[in-house]
Amino acid sequence: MSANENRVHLAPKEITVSKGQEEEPDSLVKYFSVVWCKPSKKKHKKWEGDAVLIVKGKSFTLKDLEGKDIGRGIGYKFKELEKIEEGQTMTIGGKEIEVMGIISPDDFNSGRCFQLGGGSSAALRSSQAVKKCFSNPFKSVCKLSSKENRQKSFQNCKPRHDPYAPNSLVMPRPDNNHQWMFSKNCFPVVDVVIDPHLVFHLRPHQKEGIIFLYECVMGMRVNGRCGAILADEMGLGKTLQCISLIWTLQCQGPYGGKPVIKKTLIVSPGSLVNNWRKEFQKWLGIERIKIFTVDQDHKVEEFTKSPFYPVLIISYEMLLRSLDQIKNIKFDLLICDEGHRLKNSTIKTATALISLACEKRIILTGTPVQNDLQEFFALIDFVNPGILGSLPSYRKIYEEPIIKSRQPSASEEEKELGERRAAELTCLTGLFVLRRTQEVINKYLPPKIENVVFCRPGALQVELYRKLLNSQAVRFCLQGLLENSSHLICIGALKKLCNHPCLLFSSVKEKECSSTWDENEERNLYEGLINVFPADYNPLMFTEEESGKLQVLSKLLAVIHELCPDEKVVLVSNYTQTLNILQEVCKRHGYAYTRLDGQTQISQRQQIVDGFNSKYSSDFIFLLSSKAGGVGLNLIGGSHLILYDIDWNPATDIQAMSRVWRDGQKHPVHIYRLLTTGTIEEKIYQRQISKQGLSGAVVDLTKTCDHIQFSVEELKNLFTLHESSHCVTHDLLDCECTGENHTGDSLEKLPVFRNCQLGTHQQKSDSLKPVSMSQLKQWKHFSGDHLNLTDPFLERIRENVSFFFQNITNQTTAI
Ligand SMILES: Nc1ncnc2c1ncn2[C@@H]1O[C@H](COP(=O)(O)OP(=O)(O)OP(=O)(O)O)[C@@H](O)[C@H]1O
Ligand SMILES: [Mg+2]
Repeated sequence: MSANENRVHLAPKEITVSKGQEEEPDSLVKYFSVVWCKPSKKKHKKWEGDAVLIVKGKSFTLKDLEGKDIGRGIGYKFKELEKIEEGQTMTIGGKEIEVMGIISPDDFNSGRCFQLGGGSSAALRSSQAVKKCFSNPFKSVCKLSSKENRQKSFQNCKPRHDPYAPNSLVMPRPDNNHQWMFSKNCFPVVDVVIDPHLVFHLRPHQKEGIIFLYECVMGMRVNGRCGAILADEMGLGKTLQCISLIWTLQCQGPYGGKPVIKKTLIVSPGSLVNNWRKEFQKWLGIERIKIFTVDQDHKVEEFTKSPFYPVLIISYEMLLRSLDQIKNIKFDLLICDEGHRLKNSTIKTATALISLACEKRIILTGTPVQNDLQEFFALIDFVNPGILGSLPSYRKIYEEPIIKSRQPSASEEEKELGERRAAELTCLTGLFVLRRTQEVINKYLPPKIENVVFCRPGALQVELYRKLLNSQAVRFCLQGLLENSSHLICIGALKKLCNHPCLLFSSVKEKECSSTWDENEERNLYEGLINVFPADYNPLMFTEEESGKLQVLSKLLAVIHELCPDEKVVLVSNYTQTLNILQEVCKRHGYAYTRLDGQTQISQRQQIVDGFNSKYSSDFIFLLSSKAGGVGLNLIGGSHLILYDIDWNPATDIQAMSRVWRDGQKHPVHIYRLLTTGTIEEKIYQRQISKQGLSGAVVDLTKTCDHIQFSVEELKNLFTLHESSHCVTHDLLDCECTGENHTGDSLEKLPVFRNCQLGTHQQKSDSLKPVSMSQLKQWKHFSGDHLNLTDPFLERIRENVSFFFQNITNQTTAI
């Protein structure tokens, strides 16, 4: 089975705003692996099992792993079924599901996707079973038992690199206890020294990180435990730290200099498999270490047969398919990149990985891990099985008291108990969890100029917006009269309108032709809307003037192109249809572009990224769907990043922004976040930067708008258009300025707090968090009318902009 075949085959990308093109050919069938449970409002879903979701046109079938139908439905909105992607949760056929991955038609037809004997067996997994595989970490590779062999080795017991050379990076020596436990053959202790070739490039935090990882996997931090979680923020070079560790353990060891590991398994999202290979090459060249990446032409069998490859890199999807072969290989080190996906131990991927008998396990993640106590348990238990006891006892001992102590109604006693338990938990897990924030790397990066740009809506947008707000659907929502999720339809329509009225036009037209139109609540929302559009309106002939943001975008691209002809732009939207419009704008203006979205073949992704990053590339624009595949990408070829739309989840936007401002970036980075003034986009932004948005749960990329509960009061606010304000967000800041180039409050910079379930003692500044309201007040801000900035980019777009916020990081090296 090839990686290519694992993709959903969809129609070629074109502008899909016209009615005809929106329709799904009936013959197209898509398959997804999912987990399901009964619908509940609980934050922590207790998934009841794995299943296969089959989507055909507007209908679906849900099958359990024994192939039995456990749900069916027909007459679904094609749009909803069309955009299903990994990580999405939804309620269909009376079951709540989370999509875990895409299944190829071949895997479905062959029945392979039903294998693995039901992923939910993980729920029954006992930590004890895994514990059994604990053993002397050296047993597999230090088997020298005979006297002669030992003596021979003693003579060669010299460090591989000079530990006394200037700038050498030497790993801590094992203490007596460790020697007693692990050096049964009484080998002499030899210094383990990181290859100077690597040390030359390492940043100070990376050196510390390598020592940390070394101590963890050697069982020097927690007796007999060899797991670690490296949760450094995005872009800190977790890959290089791991490569340094692998290369070191591959060639060296503290006892007699014997290598500690022979084979390493790296599991990563499909889009990053080739990035890993490239990073190995970048830091170690092609000679030192041979890397095997699994793809359609390179199967696991080949790796098994060849003695030359110490490292196997495979995607999570491919791992599931090749699990039987992988299980037969003895791996000494397991690295799970973007490993927060293992936070749910009952899903198939986690079950598969847990079943591997490798005790040196590292999870890499850019997402803070402590925000959710149950997910935290799953990650900790994965790297160091059983260290927190069983799940029920963990719940009783840690989770319940900690959560209770955070309730407003908690008694003093409960508060104290909760805090003590949280401290204990932090102390225990802190030994093998490391997180550093982006601040450690800022000084190596060029300046970052971040702009929040409030764009005036176009006349047609305003008229349509008013009409939508006056619709029966919105009024019913505000009276709490409609179905549970109908507010989401209203929100969706308003967001589309903000991006471009033609998107709304297409939805209305599509609904008119739909057979289920009569029963559809969208009917109430769209009633009379079409009359607001000009009679001969053609969505394919959309104009830039019809959308405030598009007008700003178009001018922004023109000025970047003119003033920085060597620089490139990453243009981000969360919606494929919006990307289609942006792509059309590129075409109209003759800008060379490339595009990566959920439909891009995994095997092509790295090629597209490399092409864009290359200095020889003629691409001016990288069109990126941030939700589908933005995670972990390095897009340092671009130095301007424009977020065309805003997501409820600040983590999605922050993920996207981190793609360009990272190590290797040569130019000052300009970030533009476009918001339509006075509309729902401002409200979403306010939510991101207010307390609600800052709560732990939303830093998780898998959380979507569907997870948010809105009160009627909140909906009222959401469904209000502020036509006379330059910037509602500024109005809310209690700022005394009137928008005339305010340089921000002179207060000392407030610390950014991470709202972490483990309590306040853990809180450090965390740049993964969005700015807060009070921080925003400190940003330079000014209305479009008062602009007297030297910023040539903003100068050019001011005509369509009602307000700006701007913040510059690393100004010392400023432009
Ligand atoms: N010491 C260094 N010197 C120069 N470049 C570096 C260094 N360390 C890492 N890099 C580069 O920085 C970029 C980001 O590194 P990497 O992809 O490992 O980040 P990450 O921590 O995995 O981030 P994410 O969480 O987004 O995946 C890469 O292009 C990498 O080659
Ligand atoms: Mg990474």
